[in-house]
Amino acid sequence: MSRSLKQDALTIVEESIRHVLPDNAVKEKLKELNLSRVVLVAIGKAAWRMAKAAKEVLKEKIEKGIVITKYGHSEGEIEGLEIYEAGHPVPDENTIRATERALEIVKDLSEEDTVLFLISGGGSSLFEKPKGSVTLKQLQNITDQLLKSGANIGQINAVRKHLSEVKGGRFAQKVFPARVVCLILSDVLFNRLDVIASGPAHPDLSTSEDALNVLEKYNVQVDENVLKELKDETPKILSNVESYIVADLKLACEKAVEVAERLGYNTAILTTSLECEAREAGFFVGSIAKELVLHDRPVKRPCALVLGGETVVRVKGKGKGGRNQELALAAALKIAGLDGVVVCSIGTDGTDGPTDAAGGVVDGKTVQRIKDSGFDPQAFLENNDSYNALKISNDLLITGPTGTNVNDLILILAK
Ligand SMILES: Nc1ncnc2c1ncn2[C@@H]1O[C@H](COP(=O)(O)OP(=O)(O)O)[C@@H](O)[C@H]1O
Ligand SMILES: O=C(O)[C@@H](CO)OP(=O)(O)O
Ligand SMILES: [Mg+2]
Repeated sequence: MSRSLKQDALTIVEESIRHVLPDNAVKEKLKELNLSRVVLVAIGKAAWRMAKAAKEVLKEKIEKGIVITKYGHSEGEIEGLEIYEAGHPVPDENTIRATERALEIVKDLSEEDTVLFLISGGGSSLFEKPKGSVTLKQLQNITDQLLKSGANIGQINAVRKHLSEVKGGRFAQKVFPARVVCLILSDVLFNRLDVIASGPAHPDLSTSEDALNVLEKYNVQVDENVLKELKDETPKILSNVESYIVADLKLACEKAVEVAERLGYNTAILTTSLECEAREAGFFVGSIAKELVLHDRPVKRPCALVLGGETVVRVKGKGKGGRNQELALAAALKIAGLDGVVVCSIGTDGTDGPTDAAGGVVDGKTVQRIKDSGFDPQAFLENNDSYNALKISNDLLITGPTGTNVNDLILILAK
């Protein structure tokens, strides 16, 4: 039986995500580094897998450690390590409790000690101690406003770094004179080390002025005490840190091409830095899909075009969704009525927005399936309700937490 485009899209996605699981890369790097007297701190959505891999290599060289990950992302006990789950994408009480514990664990270290810092996306929300007079409630409110504002992660984290005791390099300052070795799974475009998880162990390239400009540009309302705390500048020089990227979006896109070629597709990577409003990206991706079907270009069919990035959504509606689901729904509107084409958009961490979906896989009949159920697909898009639209058309992509997190992967398959 010939495989369907949708099946091929799922195969490409599955093998690409497996390829960027952090386990092997963490093990390889640790065998090279030969660390001892290690205190392990793992934060982010991939923290559990990265810590498990580190424990398998370092064994008793890890004297103590802590893992702080998103609810539902821990896969059980790891000998000698304390496991915490906390709130994401908005920090909660468990974030604060786990971070306090992490700061206790790394207290009073000497220059003989090494903090092995395993960092993955999600760390900004999962690892947090609000600065000075800033309360958790204030931080939750500011995070929620920023996430819905359409600001990109660099802008969001410029603010979060300046409201935190442990971000923007301040964690590395706290553990000095111990050495900090960071292994990082990048979920930020261009692998900006000061942005990933808000750069807890990296000199901050953003300034207080940048943070204040973000609040103004996106009309984020904050209290007087928060404005005051924002004015304290983050560290710009650190002497006790070395960082290594263990996997990123580029690696995932290159693997997607390799798998697609094995399946018999002509391929091209269109970008690994897609950064714009999700629906606009969807319309653009949809227009490329149309060009493939109507004019057999820019690549001869059967073809698989790969895009990587992180779009944004200015959430104005009352619906449910995520940037990948919104991109897929917008693309579906463009390719309605076409045969032989599929668009897939997935968050590689397995969760897209505050939903249980990882993204969506749409085709030329998606719009018709929504209309046949008596609904207007455009209205779902206007209400930021892509989850419910794709649920009706049976085009949701549900994977559960994947154990990795390297931004979003988009495929256009046509034959
Ligand atoms: N109803 C919605 N429709 C589309 N996107 C949404 C919706 N609600 C929230 N979002 C987007 O989801 C983002 C958070 O989703 P998440 O997948 O957790 O991001 P990340 O993977 O970067 O942590 C927010 O930045 C917000 O823009
Ligand atoms: O924690 C963070 O700051 C971001 C980027 O690393 O991750 P996520 O977008 O997954 O919350
Ligand atoms: Mg993100």
